[in-house]
Amino acid sequence: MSPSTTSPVRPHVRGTARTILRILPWVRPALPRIFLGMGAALAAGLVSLAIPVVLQSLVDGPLSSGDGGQIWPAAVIVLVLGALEAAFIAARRWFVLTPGTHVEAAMRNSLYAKLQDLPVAFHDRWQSGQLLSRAMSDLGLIRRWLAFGIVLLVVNLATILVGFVVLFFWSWQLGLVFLLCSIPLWIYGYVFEQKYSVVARRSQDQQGDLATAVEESVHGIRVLKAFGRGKYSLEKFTRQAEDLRGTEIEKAQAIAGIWLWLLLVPDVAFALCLLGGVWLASTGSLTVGQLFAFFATATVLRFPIESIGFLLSMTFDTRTAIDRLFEVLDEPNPITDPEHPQTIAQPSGRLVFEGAHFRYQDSPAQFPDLLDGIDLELEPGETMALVGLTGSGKTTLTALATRLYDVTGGAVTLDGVDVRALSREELRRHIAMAFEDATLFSASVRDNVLLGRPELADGGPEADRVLAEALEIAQADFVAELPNGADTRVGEEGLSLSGGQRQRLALARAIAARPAVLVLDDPLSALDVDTEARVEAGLRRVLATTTALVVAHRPSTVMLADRVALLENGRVTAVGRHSELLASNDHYRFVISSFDDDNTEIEVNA
Ligand SMILES: Nc1ncnc2c1ncn2[C@@H]1O[C@H](COP(=O)(O)OP(=O)(O)OP(=O)(O)O)[C@@H](O)[C@H]1O
Repeated sequence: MSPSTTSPVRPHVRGTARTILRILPWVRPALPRIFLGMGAALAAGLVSLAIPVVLQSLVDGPLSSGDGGQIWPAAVIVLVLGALEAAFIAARRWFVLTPGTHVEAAMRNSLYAKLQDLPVAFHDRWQSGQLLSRAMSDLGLIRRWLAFGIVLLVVNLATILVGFVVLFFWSWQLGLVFLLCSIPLWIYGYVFEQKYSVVARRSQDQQGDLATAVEESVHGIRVLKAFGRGKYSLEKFTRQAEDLRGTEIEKAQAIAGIWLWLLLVPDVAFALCLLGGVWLASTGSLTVGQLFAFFATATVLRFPIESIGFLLSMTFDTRTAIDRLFEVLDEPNPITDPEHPQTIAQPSGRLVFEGAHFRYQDSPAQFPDLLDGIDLELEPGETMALVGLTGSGKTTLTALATRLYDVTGGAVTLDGVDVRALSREELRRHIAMAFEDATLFSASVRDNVLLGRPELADGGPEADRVLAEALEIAQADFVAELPNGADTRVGEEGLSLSGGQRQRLALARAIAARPAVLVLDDPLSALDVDTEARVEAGLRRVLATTTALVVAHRPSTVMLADRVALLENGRVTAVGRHSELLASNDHYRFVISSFDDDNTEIEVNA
């Protein structure tokens, strides 16, 4: 499912309680404190219900008999009860303060781990803002609900229940009036649940869309500015924000609706009970003290009754947040480790595509497979350039080697072992990739380059040696000029570096991983001709001992290779030396002629 507002809202297959129970594994460690918090809140509620009992005895006793001596003990009891109630409320707050944060942190870690584990195909489909809003605002909702929503909901419902029993105890006739008056409330509560859940879901999805819009515009700020599209982007954002505002208003109206009933019902009930109570007191079936206690109890119940609307809406928001979270957590991962992974102790780097097929999930049924039976063998230490027209599937083919995507037919093997038979961790140790779009993390140059060598994370002479060697081969000499050399933090995604600098660091990262197979997806595209020539000279040294599959968009990259494979209509239609293919293959000549301007020179040199 593409989780944007354009997608249909998922029907709520589970009830609210069953949905909420799904977070039990994370909540379990926090349950003792939550229950203690509930206990304290319940005790506070019961104490507040006990105060009218003392008041009744005060009114019917010393106040009507005029025995002033008994007033003080009763006043002290009320004072003690009041203090006790305050202490229980403080205890509730203290108990429930931390469990929500623990649960939120644990769930966020699980979500992050799941996002890391899910394949690239999942991330292709999901907007980043939708994932961001799940990781931040949805989890925040769950924390707040655990901190006081659930506690107050349970306790206030219990207080209301006990309160009704007490009301009946003081006067069953007035209690009955109160109960009958509340019936519309229960009906409205049911209608509210149906309506509110839909709007809450829409609102949370729209928040995700909005987060995506912010993320995209921040990410693409240069393009937007360069093309003067800031105004257009703002208008689009404003429209989305307006949609969200509309939904929030709908939500507020739904809450206002139930709030109206929650305020109206006690008022009407109070008025009817006052009339009935005065009449009952005048006929002598009720003492003034009992009438007083009845109203004191009803007043105690006002807050729990009024709070139910807010607590219910919060509960339904939380249910929606949990639904949204589990849409990610339930996502099956087709690219997993085998149950009993094989290992390759000393990989020689023989990479073979055996009748490999691949099609993207959203590819229309009438289209043939993008990769329609790829047969290609890379011998240990060989450098193979992959050449084809734009969109022919070169990047996709390279992604199959490290299982960023799995073949939909055939196999890819490393040293004769199907890559699916290895653990992903081992596979990605043996095969390293550098992409044209070089992503760097917000960390030091050193950490970025040594990303594939966790054993060197603690530093030391070996780490320094590997780092220096990789930077040297990738011609990343600019690192020495950075304010703190290799310890300089590169900005968010390395934006503070130029495209060519980022590419060289990404290349250094792949080299430092010391893999048996290097997969390079046009890793030199952002370099100027001089730097490219120097990087190529360095790469030749590495490539002499490493198997490499290099996607080439430039003749100079092709020149690095021992052999070239031509990708055409989903198949490798020719494999050979650059000069042989130039001489013998029309399509190869056509592809090469579509390369950059400098190809004529290279052709001549070749
Ligand atoms: N994540 C994806 N989901 C669906 N289709 C995709 C996805 N990635 C690529 N494609 C499609 O697959 C085809 C091959 O894309 P790919 O990037 O592998 O080609 P390429 O040969 O590397 O192109 P280029 O030379 O322009 O980099 C394209 O038609 C592209 O639209």
